[in-house]
Amino acid sequence: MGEGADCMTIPVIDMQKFPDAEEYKKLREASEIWGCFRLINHKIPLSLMKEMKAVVRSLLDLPMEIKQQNKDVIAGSGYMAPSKVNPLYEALGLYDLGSPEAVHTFCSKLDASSQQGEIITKYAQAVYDQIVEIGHKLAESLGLVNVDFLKGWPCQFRINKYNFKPESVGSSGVQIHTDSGFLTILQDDENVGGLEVMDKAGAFVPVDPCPGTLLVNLGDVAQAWSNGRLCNVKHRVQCREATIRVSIATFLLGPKDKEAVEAPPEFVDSEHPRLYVPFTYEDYRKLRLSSKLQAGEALSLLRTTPS
Ligand SMILES: O=C(O)CCC(=O)C(=O)O
Ligand SMILES: [Fe+2]
Repeated sequence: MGEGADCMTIPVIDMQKFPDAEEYKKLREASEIWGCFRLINHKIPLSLMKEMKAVVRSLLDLPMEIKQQNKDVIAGSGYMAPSKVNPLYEALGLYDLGSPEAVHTFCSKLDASSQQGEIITKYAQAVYDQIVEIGHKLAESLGLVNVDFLKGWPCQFRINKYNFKPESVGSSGVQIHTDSGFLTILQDDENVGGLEVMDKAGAFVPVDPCPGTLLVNLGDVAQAWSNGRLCNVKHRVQCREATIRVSIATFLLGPKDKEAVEAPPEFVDSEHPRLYVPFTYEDYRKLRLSSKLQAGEALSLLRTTPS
């Protein structure tokens, strides 16, 4: 996929161009200005993306009573049925994809075949390696040298299905939000558009399908960890056409257990005082849920000084 492809309105990062200084600069600028970018020449084989998409589609097509066996492991990580707020949307979730037991439980609750389980496991490994690599490159792009900070951070899958009907064209598939964690890799539907990201000026920009590529989003943890340098991109999904849309989101959440999200000393000086009190990812997730602030506003509740 070449850089000039017209499906790319947002920045494009080419994994094969590292360690070029120019690519690091592009990565930093995309992450500061947009908080998202298209990833090309990434490490997930196209055949695996295709196989995973088929598995995901068949799991989301299961009867409701089976999907409901996909229970929460942490708040909001399990099956989400269509709701009042997002009536066209449903999702299954897997926490934590680095745990073979968690993958096994997810598969057995959904009566997945062993072949489907193998595809999920392979995809989980590939997408995990890719997300950690991007996380390291991102830290390097900001001038950090010791970039070992992602070790053991939990990762979550959310597989999304949008039941778009003729009468839903023009309405919302998923309301505006930021992702709560550090980084997200999204395998968006290769045919059906609808995803929109907000630019710096506050305008929604469509992210059109671009087969074979991945989308990377930065979330609230990236904003806090970078002491405000990185942008937690606001995004939503709109229904554009009457057809099923499927996407696969992988979230690298944040430090595990009681470890705090905290800007490293390199990002803090007299001109850039610490913006947020240290917090655990788990507490932040609960705060987002209880405050119902889904578009990054919950971070302002953790400011060191009121903004
Ligand atoms: O379906 C999409 O393209 C976006 C999904 C999303 O934003 C999410 O799962 O957080
Ligand atoms: Fe999202």
